[in-house]
Amino acid sequence: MTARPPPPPVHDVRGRGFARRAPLTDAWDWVDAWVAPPPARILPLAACSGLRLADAVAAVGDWPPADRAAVDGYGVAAADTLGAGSYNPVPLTAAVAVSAGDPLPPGCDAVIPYEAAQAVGPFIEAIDAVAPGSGVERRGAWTVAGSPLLPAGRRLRPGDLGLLAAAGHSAVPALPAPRVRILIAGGPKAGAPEQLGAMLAALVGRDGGVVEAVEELPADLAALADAFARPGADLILSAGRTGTGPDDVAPPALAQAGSLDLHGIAMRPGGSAGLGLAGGLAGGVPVLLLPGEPMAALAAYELLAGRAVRHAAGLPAALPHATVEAVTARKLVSEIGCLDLHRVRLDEDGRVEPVASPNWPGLAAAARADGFVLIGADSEGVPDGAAVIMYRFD
Ligand SMILES: Nc1nc2c(c(=O)[nH]1)N[C@H]1C(S)=C(S)[C@@H](COP(=O)(O)OP(=O)(O)OC[C@H]3O[C@@H](n4cnc5c(N)ncnc54)[C@H](O)[C@@H]3O)O[C@H]1N2
Ligand code: MOO
Repeated sequence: MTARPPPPPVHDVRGRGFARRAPLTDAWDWVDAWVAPPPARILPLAACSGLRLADAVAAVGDWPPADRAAVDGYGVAAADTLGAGSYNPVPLTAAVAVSAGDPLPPGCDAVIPYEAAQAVGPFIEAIDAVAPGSGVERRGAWTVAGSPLLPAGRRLRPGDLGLLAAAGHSAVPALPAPRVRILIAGGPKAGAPEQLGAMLAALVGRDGGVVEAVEELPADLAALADAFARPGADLILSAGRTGTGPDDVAPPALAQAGSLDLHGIAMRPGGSAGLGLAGGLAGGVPVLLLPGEPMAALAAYELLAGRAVRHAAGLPAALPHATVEAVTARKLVSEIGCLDLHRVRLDEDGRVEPVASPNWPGLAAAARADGFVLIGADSEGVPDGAAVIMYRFD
C-alpha cells in the first residue's frame, strides 16, 4: 500500500449525531482504492479450493497419456464384432479383459462392455457389435499438452483441482485467501445473546476470506485500538458501538489506531458504518466498522464489508447473490438521499412483498424474507407493479 496524505478529521458523532452521511459509492471507492489482494503464491492444490488463480494455466502433458478403456469389458478389434446380435453371438477369439482406465491392449480399437458380451465356458462371445473407438478414451481426450486449461482469475472449483492434477500440476499460482479478523466490539446490551460472530464468519467464508479470529472485546477505546493495530490480519471487521452514544467507541478507537476515513453512510439499515486504516498511513490494514444492531450489521456487511472481503480475495466486487427479476406487490417507500435495503418475500407469481421496513431491527424479519431489494438514494421509492431486482439471501 502506498503512502497517502492524511485524511481530514472525521466528525465525532458521540453525543452530537451525524452531521452528514456519505453516499455508499464513496465507501465503495475507498474500498476499491485501499483494499488489495495479497500477492500471488505458488500453493499446493489441496490448499487452493475457492482461491483465485493468479495466472492462466496450461496442461503439462496429454491426459489420458495413451488410449485407454473407458468402460469395464473386453478389448477387441471392432471388426471382429461385425454382425453380432443376441440371436447371432459372434465368438471373440482375441478378446482381452480390461477395466476402465487400463491401457488399450495391442491390436484392439474398441472395448466391448460386459453387457454386450457373454462368457460361454472359457469362450467370450459378442452379442452386440461395437464401432471402432467405442468404449475408448483417446490419448489427450481431456487435455492436450500446452493447451489452455484454466484462465487467470478463475475461482478454483473442487473439480478444477482434479483437472489440474490430471494435467500435471501439483501446485499453481493462486491469490491466498485474505485473513479477516472479526472483532465483536462491546457486544449485545441488556443480556442479549451474541449474534454477530457466527454470522460474520459465515459471510467472510462465502466471500473468499479465512477468519483469523473472532474476538469479543469490551466497549473500551484502548482495547479496541489495540485489536485494530495488532498485526496478523489482512482485513478487519469490527461490529458494534458505531452509533452516537457515549459508549460508541469503535470509530474513535480506529482514529487512534490509524485513521477513521469515513463514518456515517447514507444507507438503511447500517447507516452508522464507518471505515479507515489501522496502523498508520502507509501499509495500513483496512478496517470496516459495522453497527452492532444485528440487521444493521448484516446490511452493512452485504452492502459494504462484503465488497472489501471479495476485493481482498481478488473476487468480483459485485454482490454474489443470485438475482430474480420481480415485480412489487406493494409500493416500497424509500428515503431520498439514502439507499434502502428492503427485506422481501417472493410469491409464486414473481411478486415481492416487504417483510419489514428498512429500519426494523433484528434478524427475524430477514429469516422470513427470501431476499432483499435495493432502492437507490436517488429514488423516493417505487409504486406497486414496478420491476425490481431481488437478491436472494440463500
Ligand atoms: N441519536 C441517534 N441515535 C442513533 C442513531 C442516530 O443516527 N442518531 N443511529 C441508530 C442506529 S441506525 C444504530 S444501528 C445504532 C448504532 O448501533 P451501534 O453500532 O452503536 O450498536 P451498539 O450500540 O453496539 O448496539 C445497538 C444494539 O445492537 C445490539 N448488539 C450490539 N452488538 C451485538 C452483538 N454482538 N450481538 C447481538 N446484538 C448486538 C445491542 O444489544 C443493541 O441492542 O445507533 C442508533 N442510535
Ligand atoms: O446506523 Mo443503523 O446502522 O442504520 O441501522
